Amino acid sequence: MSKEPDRLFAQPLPQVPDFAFNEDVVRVFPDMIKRSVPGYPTIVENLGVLAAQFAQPNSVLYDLGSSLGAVTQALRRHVRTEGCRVIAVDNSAAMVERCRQYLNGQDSMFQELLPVEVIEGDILALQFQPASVVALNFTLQFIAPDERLALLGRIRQSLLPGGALILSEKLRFNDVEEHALLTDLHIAFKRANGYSELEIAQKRSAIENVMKPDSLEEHRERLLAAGFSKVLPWFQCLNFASLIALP
Ligand SMILES: Nc1ncnc2c1ncn2[C@@H]1O[C@H](C[S@+](CC[C@H]([NH3+])C(=O)[O-])CC(=O)[O-])[C@@H](O)[C@H]1O
Ligand SMILES: O=C(O)C(=O)Cc1ccccc1
Repeated sequence: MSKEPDRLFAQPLPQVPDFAFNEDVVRVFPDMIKRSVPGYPTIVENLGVLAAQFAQPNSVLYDLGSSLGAVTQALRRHVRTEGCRVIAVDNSAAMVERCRQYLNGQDSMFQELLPVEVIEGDILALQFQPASVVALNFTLQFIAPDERLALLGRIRQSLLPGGALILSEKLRFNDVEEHALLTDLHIAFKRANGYSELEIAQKRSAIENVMKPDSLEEHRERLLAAGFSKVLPWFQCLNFASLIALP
């Protein structure tokens, strides 16, 4: 994957446009997500380990909002269950193009990787096949809030017994002081990763209209309302968490 450093917000912008997963973002995305999301490498690697425990023979593993395919590749490396295949879906043409290049490269370097199909499309319009693992790794937060319950309901309906949804998200906190403290700690994380105050401020303004995090309580209640039977947080680093939801 590209090693280009993220300097997208380093210069003062007269007006900060809404954040979009366009070609500029795609070019710096691996660097951006690693320096912006505390725990991201740990979550991605362990998603493969978790998926291997839930994968059922002859089923689909979905990576929804797959970006450059980091989660897809973790699934393909860790899951050894008979007849499994991965379907990666993203609605950014620029992401999908780079994702296909990356996964083809991995195919030529490693044997025994699960087969994969990369679809350019909206996960809200997807016809789900019977699935044992569904990964929503930092994707639900970009879906319009009033669409989230229905999407989770469709995912729940597609999940086979023994399968799981793995949902990673940035968290909001209902307690005002808790929210302020964790936001400050996240800013300290970004600063420690080399982002300037200007970069942090401009990125914040770019994402505020397009990315709407929920609280852990909201996630839990909505997952139960969508028909999931159990919700288990398995990872949290500052204001970023990952949950396992069981059918
Ligand atoms: N409706 C939609 N349909 C399909 N894709 C969508 C939609 N809305 C947004 N996306 C896509 O969801 C991805 C979210 S990034 C996921 C990181 C990845 N999972 C990773 O583990 O590296 C999260 C982040 O950048 O914080 C982008 O590629 C969007 O194009
Ligand atoms: O950068 C942030 O503040 C985030 O919340 C995470 C993020 C990471 C990559 C793209 C958009 C948001």
